[in-house]
Amino acid sequence: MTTGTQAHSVTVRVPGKINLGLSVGPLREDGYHELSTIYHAVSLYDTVTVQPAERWSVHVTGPWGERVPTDESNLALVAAKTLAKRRGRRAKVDPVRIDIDKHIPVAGGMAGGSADAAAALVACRELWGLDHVENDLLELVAASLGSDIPFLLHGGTAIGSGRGEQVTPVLARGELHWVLWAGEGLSLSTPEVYAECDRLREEAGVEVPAPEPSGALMAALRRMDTDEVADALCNDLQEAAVSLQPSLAEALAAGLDLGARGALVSGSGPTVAFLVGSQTEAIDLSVGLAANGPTGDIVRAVGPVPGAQIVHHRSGPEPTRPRTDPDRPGPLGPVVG
Ligand SMILES: C[C@](O)(CO)[C@H](O)COP(=O)(O)OP(=O)(O)OC[C@H]1O[C@@H](n2ccc(N)nc2=O)[C@H](O)[C@@H]1O
Ligand SMILES: Nc1ncnc2c1ncn2[C@@H]1O[C@H](COP(=O)(O)OP(=O)(O)OP(=O)(O)O)[C@@H](O)[C@H]1O
Repeated sequence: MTTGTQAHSVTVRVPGKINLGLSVGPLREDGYHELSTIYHAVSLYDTVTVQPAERWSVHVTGPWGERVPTDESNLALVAAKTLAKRRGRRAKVDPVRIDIDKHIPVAGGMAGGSADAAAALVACRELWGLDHVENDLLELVAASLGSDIPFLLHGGTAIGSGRGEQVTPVLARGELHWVLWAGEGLSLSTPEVYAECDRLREEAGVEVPAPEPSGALMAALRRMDTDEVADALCNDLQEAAVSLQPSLAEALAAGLDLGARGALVSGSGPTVAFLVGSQTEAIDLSVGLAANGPTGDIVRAVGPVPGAQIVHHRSGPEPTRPRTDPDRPGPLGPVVG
């Protein structure tokens, strides 16, 4: 902050993501897979609040709160401490208490932990007045902590390359409507799903080509034609996720039978994303799934939405960055609102 006054608390809202396309290349020597993905941030949000405290801590509430670790492994806490170390010598920072209101499914393939890490970075930069920490450095710190985290700073719809940490926004107009289904008691570990993908490929003896973004999906997004997007949805990890969690096949089929235009496993799963044509179709599908689908949490969402954004300062100074409409995808970096 430029005023020298420190905010007493900063609250950031951060969305979950789905991957509209996920092309997984060969395993690299560093243990990651080269990939090309089209990230899409959707309106299912966690809220992360930071405030100065005597010691570092994290507290989690909300529908998925009980599944989130509150020890040193919490990704929001790891992110805050990493930023504190990278702040530069002159800036003094205090420990923070982090409160997370958790609505993004845990271990669901929607990058919930990554979202909280991105939110903690944006919130702590503001709380500590680290104006000198530019977006580039914030992105570097984000990428060092997880492949999906840089995207959660951007939001919107964007191509991810490298191991997913290199993010380029995609110009897409209009909105897509989604119904998200998180099966009761289901979770998948991301490394295990990648390993299963490798195993299935080896078993099939297929040569793994370099990953590429889907031309059909990019064209469909430019036109924002729901049926075209539905036909172009693709996820190289889906077969592996279904292999580890066979009940996902039933969920995918149930949504399509009940009128979804398209369906895919989100990232490494097991959350399933159903694409529909309107809010009315989303309501119809949610009701149909609740009545006749497999048991799980059902949430309606739209995308694209912006990444981690400051939504509240308590007893803080005037915002230092321009206000923008929080419901529209914004430029890289936090927007004070
Ligand atoms: C499945 C996706 O959500 C799709 O966006 C991401 O690729 C996963 O991203 P993430 O959860 O941020 O993953 P990271 O925390 O960076 O990596 C966790 C583990 O996933 C595997 N991993 C991740 C990213 C990648 N490009 N190749 C991989 O093989 C590796 O085993 C890695 O050790
Ligand atoms: N703040 C957090 N929120 C959720 N999980 C966290 C958090 N911090 C650490 N974790 C741990 O990370 C693991 C993965 O959780 P997460 O919700 O990020 O999975 P995911 O959505 O499948 O990830 P991705 O889509 O990025 O592969 C959880 O099992 C949990 O133990």
